[in-house]
Amino acid sequence: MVVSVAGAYRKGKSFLLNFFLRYLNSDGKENWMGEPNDPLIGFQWRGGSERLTSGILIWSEPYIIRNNKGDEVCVLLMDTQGAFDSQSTVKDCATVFALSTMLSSVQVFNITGNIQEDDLQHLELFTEYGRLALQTYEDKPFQTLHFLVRDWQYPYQHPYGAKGGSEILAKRLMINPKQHNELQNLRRHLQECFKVITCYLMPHPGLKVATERDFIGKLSDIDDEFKVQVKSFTESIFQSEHVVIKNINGSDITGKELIEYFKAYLKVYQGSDLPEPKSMLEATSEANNLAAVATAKDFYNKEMEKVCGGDKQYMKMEQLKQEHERWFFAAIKMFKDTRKMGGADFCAVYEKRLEKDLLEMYDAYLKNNEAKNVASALQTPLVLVLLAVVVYILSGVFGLLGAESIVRLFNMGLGLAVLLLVAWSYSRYTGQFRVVGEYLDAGSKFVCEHAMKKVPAESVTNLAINAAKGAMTTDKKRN
Ligand SMILES: Nc1nc2c(ncn2[C@@H]2O[C@H](COP(=O)(O)OP(=O)(O)OP(=O)(O)O)[C@@H](O)[C@H]2O)c(=O)[nH]1
Ligand SMILES: [Mg+2]
Repeated sequence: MVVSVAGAYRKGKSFLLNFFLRYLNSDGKENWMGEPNDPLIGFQWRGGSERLTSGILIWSEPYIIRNNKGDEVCVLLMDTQGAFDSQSTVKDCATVFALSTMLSSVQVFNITGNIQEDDLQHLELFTEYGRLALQTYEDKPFQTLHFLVRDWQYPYQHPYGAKGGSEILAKRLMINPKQHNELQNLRRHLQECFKVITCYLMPHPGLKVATERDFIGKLSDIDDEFKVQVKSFTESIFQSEHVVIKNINGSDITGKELIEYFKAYLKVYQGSDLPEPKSMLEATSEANNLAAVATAKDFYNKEMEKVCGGDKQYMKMEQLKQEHERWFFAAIKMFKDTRKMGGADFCAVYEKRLEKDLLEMYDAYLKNNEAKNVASALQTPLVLVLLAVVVYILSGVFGLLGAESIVRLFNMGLGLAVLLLVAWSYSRYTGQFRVVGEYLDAGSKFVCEHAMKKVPAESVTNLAINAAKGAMTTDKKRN
């Protein structure tokens, strides 16, 4: 059984755990609360406004108690770093809370004053972060959750202790169809995460506890009502019927296994697979900005579709560029004009992302437009046919001149050109051997772009005549 106490910083978590320690150390003595002047020792605690506990601490001594079946159960106590101090990020707080919830069988959620909606929202965020790290889990991944409400001020409405606690809990977790969906979902989420949820209302411990610098935890300085309730709460946690053995995926866990789970869970949180929990403002700003980016992209897309969508004719590249610029700047303006949270710097990141996305879309439109160009679609067969015609003419010319070897060479070239044309057509119309088609397209594009432009027509003719002369002399010599 692992009992953890978690919640906001400076709210008496470590202080409470030391009463648990006293109880467990007392060997079942009736008067386990101790002498009136004994200082409270164990987990480090102190007054003041600055945070104390950091990380997750497990008391070095395990205790043995019995459950209602009479089995011996080992108890471990876990103290945790308080949430919401000025040094911890949302991720730090969520990780500590999630880890302690995943590793404990009894989680005491220590809150002050009342069960407020923001307490529930934080609990939801933190437990969801825990649930996310568990790859497989049963329907309810966590075991017992106790809301421990400190400094309860309304005992005339709901009495201190478990009874008042269950009354207030029923009110706070009640789901009714008139509630907003958000509130209903939160409550459902919590019910789905924990097998048992209870609440305990604790009185204020008295001004000496809360405000005196020299308070060292003496019982004589603590209000009687608080002592009564701490005693009853502690005893109820370890009462044999309430002993909860740590269970993961249906099996009870031993101390040794717990360490292995601890290591495995830590690894999950050290990895980069989990999303980063964010503050409410950050998450909302991100959602605002993402929505504005999506709307602006949608707008650009719709306008460009009207101009050069799939069912539109090929248009001149220059004109397409002009249309792109027009709608690109309109989309950016639309993004800028949308009201968003997060401030200028935050929004600038999303504006950059929008610009990048729009340019990628433009690139796709360019390619699509290019594909509609008949000339470019027929470029490869035209080049190949031209090649075949040129080779055919040259072979005829060389035939007249009697240069048989050159003619043979050109005939082979002619055969090759026809073969390539057949291969290209086959690949284009059947969709098979697409690599062949792509290579031929790239080759003909290269020829069109470079060879045709750079090599002047006369030099090609001269080259052909010189080659013919050379071939004739070799043929004559051979004859
Ligand atoms: N008002 C009030 N103060 C309490 C209660 N219990 C303990 N304290 C006082 O709260 C102060 C902080 O106690 P800690 O146990 O160190 O608090 P913590 O929650 O562990 O704090 P961190 O480790 O910093 O997160 C001490 O001065 C306690 O005397 C309580 O029920 N109500
Ligand atoms: Mg502490």
